[in-house]
Formats: sequence, structure tokens, C-alpha cells
Amino acid sequence: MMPASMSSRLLIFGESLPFHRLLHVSRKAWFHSSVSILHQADNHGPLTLASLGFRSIQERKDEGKPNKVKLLNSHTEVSKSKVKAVKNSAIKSTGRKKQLDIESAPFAAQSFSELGLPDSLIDRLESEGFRTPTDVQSAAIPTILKNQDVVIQSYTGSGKTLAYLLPILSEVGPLKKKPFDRDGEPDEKTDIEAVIVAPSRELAMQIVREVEKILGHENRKAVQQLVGGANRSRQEEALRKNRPSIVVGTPGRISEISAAGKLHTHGARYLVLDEVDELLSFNFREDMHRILEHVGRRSGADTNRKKSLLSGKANRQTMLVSATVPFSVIRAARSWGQDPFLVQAKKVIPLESVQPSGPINLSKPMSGTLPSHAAVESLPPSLKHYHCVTKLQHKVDALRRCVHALDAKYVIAFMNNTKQLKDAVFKLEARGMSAAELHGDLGKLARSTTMKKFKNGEVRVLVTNELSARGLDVAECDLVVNLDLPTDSIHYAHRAGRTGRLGRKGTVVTVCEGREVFVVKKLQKQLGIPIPACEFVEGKLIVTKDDEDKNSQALET
Ligand SMILES: Nc1ncnc2c1ncn2[C@@H]1O[C@H](COP(=O)(O)OP(=O)(O)OP(=O)(O)O)[C@@H](O)[C@H]1O
Repeated sequence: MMPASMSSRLLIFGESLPFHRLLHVSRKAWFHSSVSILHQADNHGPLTLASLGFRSIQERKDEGKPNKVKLLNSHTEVSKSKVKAVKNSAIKSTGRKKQLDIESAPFAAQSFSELGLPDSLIDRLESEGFRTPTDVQSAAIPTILKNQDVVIQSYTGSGKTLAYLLPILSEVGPLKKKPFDRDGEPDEKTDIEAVIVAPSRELAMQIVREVEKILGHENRKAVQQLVGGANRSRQEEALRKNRPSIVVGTPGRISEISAAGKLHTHGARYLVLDEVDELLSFNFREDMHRILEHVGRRSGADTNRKKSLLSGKANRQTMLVSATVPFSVIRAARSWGQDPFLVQAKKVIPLESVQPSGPINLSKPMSGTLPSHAAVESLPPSLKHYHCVTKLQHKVDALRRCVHALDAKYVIAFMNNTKQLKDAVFKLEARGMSAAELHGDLGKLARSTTMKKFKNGEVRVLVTNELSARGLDVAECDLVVNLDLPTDSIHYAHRAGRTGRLGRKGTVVTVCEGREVFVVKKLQKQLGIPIPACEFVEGKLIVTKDDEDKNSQALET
């Protein structure tokens, strides 16, 4: 669960301060050098929960109290020394610089019931142990419930899946808010109402499990997985028999079944693209085109959208989700959605006010992404990063020593080449460390068996490739090792994000050769994080100074 301190911060001029501390410093009038907090007032200002009709617990508690700190006022001052800097955003708002999400106090929501979800859903959440919404959930749920198209961006493991699932489940399926129609009859829609697309089978199946967990076993037929590698006719039969309201799948299988006329999504109200930046890649282009053209495209579809629909746009609510949001995603959201919002952990702003924070390469329109910027703020702050230099032939040994030094129990090691990956598993096993391979050449059954073994602790080191970099949620994973370098900072971020989930501790170690160190330096810069050099000595991880640091120190002295 997200620690309270993380879920109660305010963003002030791009800087953050825990809500309780803001109150504290303001009360004490502790103003060494002050920061003005101005109430945002223009059209491009952040959408806040208050503006959406929600009030924070704090606001409600403060009602009627004398001398309360009026946060929504135009001039509150806090000590600058108490304001902690937040890293540059991947994308910046072009709205007035002085505006801030001061009303983001409600983002420190203490319970799901504050967010406008139906009781049936809240009961289920509680029985599954979900009591406190994460920041991104507090920001996204009310926004989506107001029928806004959204781009959701927040760091890996911060709970983005429930951020979009809960508002959908409050409108669709057995736990929805209005289970009866206008005539008081049970509203048992038989159409597909939500389509959720993910780039890999594992991720799609993980999302299905999350939906099933919330709906409960008795309602599991309300969701159907449509993933490649599984029996297609069985999936088609389940669609016909169970009439699910939600489908979750991979682009290829969804568009295949849709093209065969066995999946009717024209009346769907919701389209979610999870790991959207990956779904925008060339590999998925044709399938994604079909999905975007069909989902929610029925004229006069039954939606509860309040605003009039622009001609040529679909009758659906579109949600694009990822920890890494390059500007290509912002552009896509603008062209597919209607006045979409960018939802981050502490702010909700209109997408039209978002600009790229660097130059776009206009000669390559499809690659107009800003990898270095898109990856900033995609990593949980709780992660520790190191790199370790070794010879190519000693990399697996370095991995083994790293696992022992950190006493890591659930380790994911990334490699780029399947043959070398198999060799690494062989070497680890030969040295008595339980390891298993996971890659695309394995069948669906073998992949899920391996995942099960990893999750239940039978396998200590999962050696895998980019297949497992996105979305995979193994809460216990305490160490990620890059045995081969990732291709760029976005890939680094998604790999690294397999550990340190939901505020837990996690370590990322990149094992590289001397000639590769410059890449680590580059990653460090692009991600805005330190990745110091380390060695494993006598069963311990020791941070060392690398040559560059030693040189700069020598120059200083
Ligand atoms: N409010 C909550 N309370 C407790 N656990 C939660 C809450 N929300 C989500 N979780 C759990 O946190 C874990 C991470 O969530 P999730 O996979 O949605 O993260 P994510 O932001 O989508 O990560 P990634 O970017 O890597 O895909 C999951 O196991 C999920 O069940």
C-alpha cells in the first residue's frame, strides 16, 4: 500500500510538499523566504477534484473551524526550505506558470468512498484488502467518472490498472452504480461495453485477473480474455455463451476475432490502451487501426457522455495509460479523444495545454517521441540503482554474487538474446541457483507455468527479455538485473519498474562491460537518477567511485 506520506503531497509551482506539512508551516507562519501559492484561474488550469465536485476529508473537517488555513485562497505562504523539488516533468504545461493544483488536497483521499464509486464496488475492494487509493487513483477515478477522455501517466507500480478499471466497473458489469433501467427492470446489457488492450498476453491476463478479483468469482464471466497463443474458437464460444461486458486482450487476437464477425464492439463505451506507447509501435499498427476504427463507432451508441460528440470521433471514452508518455501519445490522444485530460499522480490538466519539452524531429513524424524526457518520473522514488563493471564472460557470475550480496529472493534478470539467456539459466542452475527462462519462443502454457513457479518462490532468478519488461506485477520482486543494456531510457524504466512496486524497496543493478559505461552515464542523465558504480566484495555490495568520478575528484584537489 502507498505510504500516507506519498499520497498526501501537494504540487506547488512544480514542487511538492506533504499536505500536513503545508498546514503546519502555514500555521506557524514560518516564512524565511516565501513561495506564493496562487489560485489557478484560467481555462487551462488543472482540473481538480474540487472542481469535479469532490471535497477532501481535510476540507470537510476544516469547515466552520476558526483560523483554518484557507488553501483555496489566492495567497498562502510556505517556507521555501520546506518545499521539496520534483524532477522535471516529461511534458510541461503551457498554461500560466503560476497556477498550481492547490486543490489537490483531495488527492490525499483516505478511502475509495470519497471518489464517487458505488458501495457494491467499495465492499468488494475492502474484502480484497484495497482500502486506500493511490495518488493516481485519487486523481483518475473522479475524472473518468465525469466521462473525460484521459491519458494516465504515473510511475511503474503506482496502481494505474485500478485507476482505470474502477470507474469502468462502476458503470459496467454486475457491480455497476445503476443496476436497473428506467423502468425499474434489471439492466442486463448483453453488449460488450469495455475493450481493454494490452501489448502482451501476460499483461492482458494479469488485467483479467485484476478484474476478476474485484468482481468476485461468481461474476467472473463478465470479463473475457482474448489473447493470442490460446485457443481462438474457445474464446469465440465464450463470447457467444457468456456475453461478457468487458473484453481484455492483445491487439492481434482482438482484431482477428472482430474481423471474423465474432466480436461486436461498436456499442462499447470504453476503450483502454494499456502501455499505450508500446501499442503505438509499428508492430501493432494494423491491428490497432482496426480496433480504433471499430470500438464505440456505432452511430447513436448508448453512451452517457454529456457533451455533444464531434463528427468523425467515436462514441466512446478513450483512456491511454503508461508510465512513459512520449509526445506521440499526447498527439494520438488529441486526435482520438474529445478534449482529453492528462492525469498524473498529483495533477489533472487539459491535454491541449501540454507541449513537448524538447524539439520534435519533424523529419520522422512517427518517431516524434522524446525518450529521454518521456522516461523521467516513470520510476518509483523508492528504487536504488547501481551499475557494476565486469568482463562479458563474468556477467552471470556477477549476477550470482549480486543476488547473494543483496540476499534477493525474487530476481528478474533481463537479457536481449534468447540463446544467451538460455546459457545464463544453465550456468546459474549449474551453480546451485534456481533459475528459469521466460521469452516469446515458449508456448503460453510454459510461460504461465514459469511465472507461477517464480511467484511462489520455486524459481529465484527469472531470466527473461523485453517480453517481461512492461506491466508484469510481482509484488515481491526485490531485484532487477540488466545483464544486457536496455535499448534506451524508456526500456530501462519499464525493466527497472518490475521491482519497488507500490512503494516497496527495490534495487536495480546494471551489469556492463567497461566500454558500455558511457551508456549507463547517458541513462543516468536522461532519467535524472544516480546510478553509481558498485562491486561485490565478501558478500556485500560496495559502492565504488568509477574512473570518471575519480578523475573529476583528482581535478578538484
Ligand atoms: N489502492 C491500492 N491498495 C493496495 N494495493 C493496490 C492498490 N492499487 C493497486 N494495488 C496493487 O499494486 C500493484 C501494482 O499496481 P499496477 O500493476 O496497477 O501498477 P501500474 O502503475 O500499472 O504499474 P506498471 O506501470 O508497471 O504497469 C498491483 O499488485 C495492485 O493490485
